Amino acid sequence: PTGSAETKPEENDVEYLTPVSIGTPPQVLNLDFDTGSSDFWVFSSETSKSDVNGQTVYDPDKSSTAKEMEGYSWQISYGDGSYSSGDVYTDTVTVGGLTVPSQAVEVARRVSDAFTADTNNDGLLGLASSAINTVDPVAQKTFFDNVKSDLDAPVFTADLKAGTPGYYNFGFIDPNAYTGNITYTPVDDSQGFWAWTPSGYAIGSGQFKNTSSLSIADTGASLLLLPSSVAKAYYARVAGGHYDSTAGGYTLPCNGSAPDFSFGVADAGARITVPGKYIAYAPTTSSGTICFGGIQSDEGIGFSIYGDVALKAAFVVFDAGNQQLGWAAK
Ligand SMILES: CCCC[C@H](NC(=O)[C@H](Cc1ccccc1)NC(=O)N1CCOCC1)C(=O)N[C@@H](CC1CCCCC1)C(O)(O)C(F)(F)C(=O)NC
Repeated sequence: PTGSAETKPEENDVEYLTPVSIGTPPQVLNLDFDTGSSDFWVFSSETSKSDVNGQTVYDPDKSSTAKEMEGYSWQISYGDGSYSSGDVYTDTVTVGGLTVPSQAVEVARRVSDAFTADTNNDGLLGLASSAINTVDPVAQKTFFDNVKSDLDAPVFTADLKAGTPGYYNFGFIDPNAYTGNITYTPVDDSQGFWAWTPSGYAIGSGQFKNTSSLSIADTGASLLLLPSSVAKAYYARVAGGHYDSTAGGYTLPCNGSAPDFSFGVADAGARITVPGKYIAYAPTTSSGTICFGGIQSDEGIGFSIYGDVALKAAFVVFDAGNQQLGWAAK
C-alpha cells in the first residue's frame, strides 16, 4: 500500500499541519509532521486546562481501541526552547489512508507556552529515527517505522509549498510532483536526524562555493539555518540586509530584491534554488517594509538546518530503505 496526506501551511509557512485520525470512532487532529524529532504526541483530555487554548484534543476514554501503557511516560524539549511531556497510550492511527493498528500515542499532560499559543497545532508526528523517541522505559516507534514494512517502498516524500497546500506521501514517489531528476545523497542517522552534507552553495548568480557543513532536513523547522559565515555572506549581498539584535536575527527589505540562494546536492552538480522571495520571510512587527530573514545563522546548534524555507523549494525523498535523501526541483 501507499498513502498520501495533504498538508496545509500556517501563516508565513511557519509550520505545516496535516490531519491524522486517532482512535475508534476516529478523532481527527491536525499535527505538525516533523522530520527533526521522533515523538508522536498530541494535546489530550489529560492536558492541563491552562495549557490548552483552542487546540483539538484526543480523548482516549472516548476511543474503544485505546489502551493505556501503564508506567510509560515521555518528555521532550526542542531546539526553539519549547517542550512537552505526559503519558502513553496505544491506539489505531490513520494517516493519508494508511492505518497502524497499534501506534504509541503520547498524550500531553503539560506543554510549554509556545505550544499553548500555537492554537491550530494539535501535536507532532515525528518522522526522524525511532532511536531518539523519548518514551520511558522503552522507546516507541514512529508512525513511519510502524508502517514502513507494509509500504510498496520504504520511503516518504515531503512536497511543501509556499502559501498553499502540499503533500506528504508514503511508500511511493510521485513522478508528477517534480521536474528533472531526483539527486540522492547519503544520510547519516547516527544522531537520529536525516543528516546530510550539501556539496556547496551559491548566492544569486555568484560563483558556486564548495564549502559545506553537516545539515539536517527538518520539516519541523521554519527557516534555513546556515553557518554564520554563509549567512553573513548572503546578507552582504542584500541592499538593506543587516543583523538586527532587536529582531533577534538578520532582517532585510520585504520588497523582493533579495538574491536567490542555491545549494548543491551530491557532486553531480545538482542544485536546488531557494527563491529570494522566500528569504524575505515575514514582516517584522514594527513595519510592513522590513522582513525577518528566512536565512539565519546556525550558531550554537552544531549543524545547519534545512527547514521549510528550503524544503518548500524542493521535492524531497526521505529514503529509509537506502539511508539517503533525494532532492529534486519542482
Ligand atoms: C534550533 C533550531 C530549530 C528551531 C525549530 N523551531 C522552529 O523553527 C519554530 C517552529 C514553530 C512554528 C510555529 C509555532 C511555534 C514554533 N519556528 C521558529 O522558531 N520561528 C522563529 C523565527 O521565525 C520563524 C518561526 C525547532 O525547534 N523544531 C523542532 C520541532 C518544532 C518544535 C516547536 C513546535 C513546532 C515543531 C524540531 O523537532 O524540528 C527540531 F529538530 F528542531 C528539534 O528540536 N528536535 C529535537
